Amino acid sequence: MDNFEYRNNQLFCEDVALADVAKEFGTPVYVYSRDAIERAFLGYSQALEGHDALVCFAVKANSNLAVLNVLARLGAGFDIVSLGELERVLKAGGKPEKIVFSGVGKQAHEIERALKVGIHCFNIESEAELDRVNDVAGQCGINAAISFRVNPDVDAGTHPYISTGLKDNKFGIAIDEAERIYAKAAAMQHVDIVGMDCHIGSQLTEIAPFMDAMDRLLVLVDKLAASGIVIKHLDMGGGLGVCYTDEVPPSPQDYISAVLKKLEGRDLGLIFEPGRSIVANAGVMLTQVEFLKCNESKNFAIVDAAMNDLIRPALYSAYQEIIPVSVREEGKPVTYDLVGPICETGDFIGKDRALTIEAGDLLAVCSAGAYGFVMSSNYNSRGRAAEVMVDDNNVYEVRARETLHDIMRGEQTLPAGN
Ligand SMILES: Cc1ncc(COP(=O)(O)O)c(C=O)c1O
Ligand SMILES: N[C@@H](CCCC[NH3+])C(=O)O
Repeated sequence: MDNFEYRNNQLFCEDVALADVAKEFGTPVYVYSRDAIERAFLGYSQALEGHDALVCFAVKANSNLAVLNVLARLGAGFDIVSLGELERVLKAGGKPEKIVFSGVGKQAHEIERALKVGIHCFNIESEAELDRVNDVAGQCGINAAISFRVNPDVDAGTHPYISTGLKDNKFGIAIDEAERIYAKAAAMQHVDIVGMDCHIGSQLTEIAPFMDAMDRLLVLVDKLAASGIVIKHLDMGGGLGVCYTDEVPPSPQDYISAVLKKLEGRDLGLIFEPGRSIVANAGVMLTQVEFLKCNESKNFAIVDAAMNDLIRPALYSAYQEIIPVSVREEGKPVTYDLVGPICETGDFIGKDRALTIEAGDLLAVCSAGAYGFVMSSNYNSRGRAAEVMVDDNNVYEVRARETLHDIMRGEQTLPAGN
């Protein structure tokens, strides 16, 4: 975790005591460190200095407007997958010409808006999508800059749900089909080929799968060049992992220097789409223990955050550290399952955690800055948590907690008649 540390048994984010944050904003609450986000981004951008490169933050990892704004101020580009993400980036001050548009199901109205604001390029994921982009571009009278997401069929060595570069994943076009589809695009009137893209999975802890993917893509780049199709940039996607418990992923610097080494002697621009590695360890989620409930076989700590607030443990059996906000020096640790108030057996935040806690205590769920709040929902008609940002000595609410009023808004009244 970056910028979160204990002082006198109290957990701090920079100079702000997290117990004070919980008091002021309530729980559950997501807390982000501006400085940690900035440093993680600069890890990428500084390693790429002097190269024709764009670091496009994957908005799906954290779409809070303040987070996007902090990154936009540093010159970040953005990787989006929906019209909603596009509008959020623009609202946060992101530059349209630094946006790449990924995703397997782009709709015509989304493509139209992206063309009109002038994004950097579309990462196209199928032949049918190529046809759609070409049609919409023709109707708008604006040529679309395109790149194809090529599926290199490499094993990213990560959780099956977050592995995306294998033959049987829904993403991208098969590498064997790529030459034919590039040739088709080259003959189309309303698209301009600019790049080649891949994204092989998320939470990768080794450089080797990235290098395998790159080798396969570079062979394709050369074949295309021989047939007169020039690729200007290679987009390596996101996927660099972070430390949740004891993983030791490569640093962005090491990863980028390996990529640059492979590109030596080539005139090829680069794009990266990191999400998790920019924000995961820049955030925690605070939750309060409501009750301790012990039966013959298990001890449960029932907390006020649930799977609707943080779904990663329930969805992927993901492990995130859970630590006390104020350390109790007396008392023996007890092993608890930390569960939420939702009516599902799968509603847990952590299992078998040894903690010295009492009802009313505050806990911090670590590494929650990525795929945390963004994957939250209103399941069980629960309002979503607040989000705050720590900036030196100051704490700002960057998204208010959803109230009962928010949850009821937009509801239809009962159907007419009996
Ligand atoms: C196309 C694309 N780019 C970038 C990312 C961001 O990945 P990560 O958060 O692992 O860096 C994803 C998500 O896995 C993705 O699907
Ligand atoms: N949401 C996932 C990662 C998926 C990445 C998006 N392609 C997670 O929490 O780990």
